[in-house]
Amino acid sequence: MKSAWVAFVHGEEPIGVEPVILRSWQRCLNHMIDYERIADNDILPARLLEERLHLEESLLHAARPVLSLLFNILKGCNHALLLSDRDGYIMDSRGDPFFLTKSRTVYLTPGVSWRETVKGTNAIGTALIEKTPVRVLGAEHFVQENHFLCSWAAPILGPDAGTIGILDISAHAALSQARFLELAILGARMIEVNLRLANYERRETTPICGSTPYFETAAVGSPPLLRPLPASDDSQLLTYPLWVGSGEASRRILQRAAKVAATSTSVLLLGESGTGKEIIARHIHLLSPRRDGPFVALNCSALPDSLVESELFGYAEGAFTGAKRGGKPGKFELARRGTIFLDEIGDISVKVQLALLRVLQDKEIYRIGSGKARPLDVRVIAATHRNLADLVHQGKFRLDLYYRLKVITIDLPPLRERLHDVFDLVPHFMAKFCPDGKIRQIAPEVYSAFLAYSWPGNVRELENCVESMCALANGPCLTVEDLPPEILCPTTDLGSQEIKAAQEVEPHTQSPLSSAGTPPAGLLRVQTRETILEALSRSGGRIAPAARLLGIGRNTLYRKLKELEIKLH
Ligand SMILES: Nc1ncnc2c1ncn2[C@@H]1O[C@H](COP(=O)(O)OP(=O)(O)OP(=O)(O)O)[C@@H](O)[C@H]1O
Repeated sequence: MKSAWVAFVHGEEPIGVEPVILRSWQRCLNHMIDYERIADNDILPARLLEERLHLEESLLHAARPVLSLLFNILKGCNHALLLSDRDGYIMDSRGDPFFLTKSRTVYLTPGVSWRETVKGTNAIGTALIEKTPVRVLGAEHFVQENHFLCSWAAPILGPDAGTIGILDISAHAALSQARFLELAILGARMIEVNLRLANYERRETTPICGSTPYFETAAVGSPPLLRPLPASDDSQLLTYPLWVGSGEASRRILQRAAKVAATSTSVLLLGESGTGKEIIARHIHLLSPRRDGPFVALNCSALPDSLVESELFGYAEGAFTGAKRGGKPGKFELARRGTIFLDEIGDISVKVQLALLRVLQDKEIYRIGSGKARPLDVRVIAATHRNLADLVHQGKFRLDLYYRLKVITIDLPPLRERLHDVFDLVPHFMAKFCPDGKIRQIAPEVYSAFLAYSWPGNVRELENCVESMCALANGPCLTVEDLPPEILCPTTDLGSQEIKAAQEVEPHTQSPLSSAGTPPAGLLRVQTRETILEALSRSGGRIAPAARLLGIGRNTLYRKLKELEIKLH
């Protein structure tokens, strides 16, 4: 990178530079920033800094517990944690004394602005301009005196989606840690959650009631963010919750759902129980041209086979003993001009599969016992938690129906693979289950436990968990004491594999303990040892629960115990 930087400042073509960095270097050239050192830092006089701190009190209030949490996690990593306001002025800084001293030489200190026009390419200033998380490593800094730094920064978004601050982790360039960016993003999200909770508290926002959705995910294509639902007279919008979640996986799901909605094709939703398949089905319906028609759902596994057929297709008068006079329309007819959602489609019998295939192929419905064809005017969305391809392989599901249903599939990953969404879902459910706003805060350790848990029941389990915590909480803050025992201290090994898998998919969910590729030294070693001992004491010396609390796999924990010479009694 150094050679690319040298080439660029000497007017030559740099090679191998990230586009985001190159754009920033170009801006620095345009602003005629001296690439060797900053002669004129923008330093606020004490009085003005005080005024700004006062102005940003709510941001600081929301950020402090998060900074403390991150500080504890990063202790010993020779780092600084910085919070800047929307103008790039550093408002708070904390970190390891050695690194803080070093960073003072380039004014990485409170009251100094790190906006790009003053300091050149740097994580805070560049994240402010690019409005996205940014990593700036060593010689990627435009100004040479900053080349000893590695920085990772994430914008903190306010309720109107504007950037209201930046959370930055800086460290010595020798220590390049890929997952610090993930940590900065998570920290920023936690601050946003705290700000939202503080908003509830102040009652500045619309009251929350029952199942009324308070948040919705932003329109497809806009950044990872939540905003209050606009007032709507659409009664369907008000009767069930919309998709909440702004992580990368959620963004992809919503994007795909939006594309699919514009077509009339069948859709197959795949995902474990509780991942939100029905919510997405409703979402597609509401975005589709059929939104004014009905949304009719049928859980195919909840009914005996004989009833599924009559539920789906209806029956004619006299079709069987006990049939109603005048017959009865089936779900397909009831869903006319709308959408039919067939949940647990993998559970229907081969006989019903054949009938369904005919309906989809011929686009006509025959009520049981009737020869009269009725035109099909329905969009079909099917869902299953089963592996349909396997069922086809075993001869339990028709291949032709499988192909007809899976024209477009949407995969809903389990919650443990999209833990970002926990930061959106928890406040959403708190608002739902504590509409009077009496419970307003969540201890950071609760989030740590949530992130370390495998959520076999997915969002449904998280929803139930928050509901029970809200019901049993003793004060205005949800704490680890309110956690159900299976989350605080899981007693079985169930899920440890899943956590491992989740960590592989989303490295940010790994505890820093698992990130150290080499045996930690000095302070980090002491800190790591203490953290592990604490986890073991909380788990009563049991390995699997301790590993889960730490967010690492059991094998990693065994390795750490050996490395750190911790003996189990
Ligand atoms: N992204 C989400 N945002 C808000 N609530 C959600 C989300 N995903 C799931 N839920 C909630 O979790 C519960 C389960 O969701 P849903 O019924 O859609 O899941 P499912 O995958 O269809 O489950 P199953 O396969 O067991 O029927 C519901 O109460 C729903 O409101």
